[in-house]
Amino acid sequence: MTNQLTDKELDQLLADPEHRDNPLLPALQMLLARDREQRGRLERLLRISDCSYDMARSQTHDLLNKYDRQLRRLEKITRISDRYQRSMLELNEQLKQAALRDPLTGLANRRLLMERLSEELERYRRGREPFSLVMLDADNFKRINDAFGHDTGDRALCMMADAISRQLRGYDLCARWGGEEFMLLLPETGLELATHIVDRVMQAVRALRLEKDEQVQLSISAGLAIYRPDESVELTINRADAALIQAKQNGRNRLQVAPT
Ligand SMILES: Nc1nc2c(ncn2[C@@H]2O[C@H](COP(=O)(O)OP(=O)(O)OP(=O)(O)O)[C@@H](O)[C@H]2O)c(=O)[nH]1
Repeated sequence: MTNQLTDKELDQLLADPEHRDNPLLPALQMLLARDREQRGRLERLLRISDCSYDMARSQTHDLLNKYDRQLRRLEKITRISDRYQRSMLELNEQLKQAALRDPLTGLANRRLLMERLSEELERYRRGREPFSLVMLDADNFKRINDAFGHDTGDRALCMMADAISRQLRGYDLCARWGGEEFMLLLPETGLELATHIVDRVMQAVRALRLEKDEQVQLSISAGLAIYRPDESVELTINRADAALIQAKQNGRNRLQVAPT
């Protein structure tokens, strides 16, 4: 049993005629009234504090929602900007590739070859390892175009580019020098090895078949020059070119080595 009295019980107790003459009655009534007033005040305070707590809570909730929305917006912007940056990088890379590649065959173009040549020259100056340049030119290519059309001629050039590249080592470079001319840069390669590689290349071109049922024999002529100490690369290129002209004059489908 609880020994706490309810308000109603207290009132009944104080109103009981039995206690009417009790000298403490007025003081108790006064205490009770004061207690009730205090409790009323306390309850009002609690209601106010509950109310401001609710307000603060809903404000915090609103702020969190706003913060979430901003965060999501920011994430979206970051994603878009990342995508944009990635596509710019890809575009840049494609442009760089396009600037250094021949669009028909995908081989290096002259510009890339000249860049690699000057790197090779630097390497030569440090290590004195010989390198070789080979000028290649498709034989009687005009006949292919005349007989089968320019598109077939283009296809033949791509097939040759592919066949030549397959015979090279990873660090060699095959570039399209011009129309039906290619240039090979063979780093750290002297005469014997270069001759061997060019033979392989020529054989691979001879093995190509333009159309399944046609007996079109593709071939190339080659001029090989080994870099001479301290000559300009332009001179090495000219020597390879002169050797190529010699190979053509000697009947085509052959390799001519430039005097060292
Ligand atoms: N299809 C095609 N033909 C090309 C391309 N570039 C050059 N040619 C052709 O290659 C032929 C080169 O002819 P020429 O310089 O007379 O040489 P060739 O007929 O190969 O004879 P030789 O070099 O003396 O063996 C020309 O008909 C050009 O039109 C090309 O990108 N595509």
